[in-house]
Amino acid sequence: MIEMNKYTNWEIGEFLDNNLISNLKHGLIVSCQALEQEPLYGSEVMLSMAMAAQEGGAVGIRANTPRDIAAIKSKCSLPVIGLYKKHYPDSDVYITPTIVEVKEIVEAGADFVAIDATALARPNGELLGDFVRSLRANFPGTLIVADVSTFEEGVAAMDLGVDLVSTTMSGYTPHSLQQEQPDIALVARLSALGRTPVLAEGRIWTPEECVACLEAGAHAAVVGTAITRPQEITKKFVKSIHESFHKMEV
Ligand SMILES: CC(=O)N[C@H](C=O)[C@@H](O)[C@H](O)[C@H](O)COP(=O)(O)O
Repeated sequence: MIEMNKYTNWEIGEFLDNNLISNLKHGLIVSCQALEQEPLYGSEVMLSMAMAAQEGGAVGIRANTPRDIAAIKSKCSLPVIGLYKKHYPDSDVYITPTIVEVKEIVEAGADFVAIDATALARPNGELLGDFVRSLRANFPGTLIVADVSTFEEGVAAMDLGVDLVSTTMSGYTPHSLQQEQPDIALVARLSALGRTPVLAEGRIWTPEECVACLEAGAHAAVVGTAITRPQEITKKFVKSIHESFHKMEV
């Protein structure tokens, strides 16, 4: 039995002793998120999305806000990676920035908590290491997913003893690689360390890209927009039509 509050560097085999983590192996995690300004905003809709993902064979759900997480946990039996997007005036960190948001999503039933683990300055000048230590001390049963944007941030998060590292923020910090495709090179480099399991996340649009991420060593892949943001999916179709068909008409 692993002590989940142990602040240490586990080898990858030890991480996989944890069922919540090993059950995600080579699976698809569906991110079900809609912000207030989006057409699908609302916890009931997000619960429906999660149920659809479960029916389709997903191994986990990623969800934002205590309300959505609680709604999903009330009916969906998949483990939930919870986060809480909040903006503070003194920081660009917005994915579960402080322990205040952690508490709310843990109380809502999140199995994992996703936190920004980039090098960006945190609210109230808090250091990432202190935040992780406080999370471990206050919520010993909660697994930590570190959302990073670069290789160095991934290694730093591993050194802090987080449970999973996700490439979520690649392309969303000014100092990370900006590209339209998923950052498979980052997935490969972090996975090759053979340390903390890595989630491939961000701009995965096709099943082929998903498989490529797993082949690159990802423990699991997280897909959001391509499955749960129909306005963005629609835009892709419309753009394709415009670029090829309508151009020919001119
Ligand atoms: C950068 C950021 O804020 N990412 C958020 C993290 O929770 C979500 O908005 C993304 O939808 C999620 O990461 C999944 O990625 P994609 O939607 O590209 O498949």
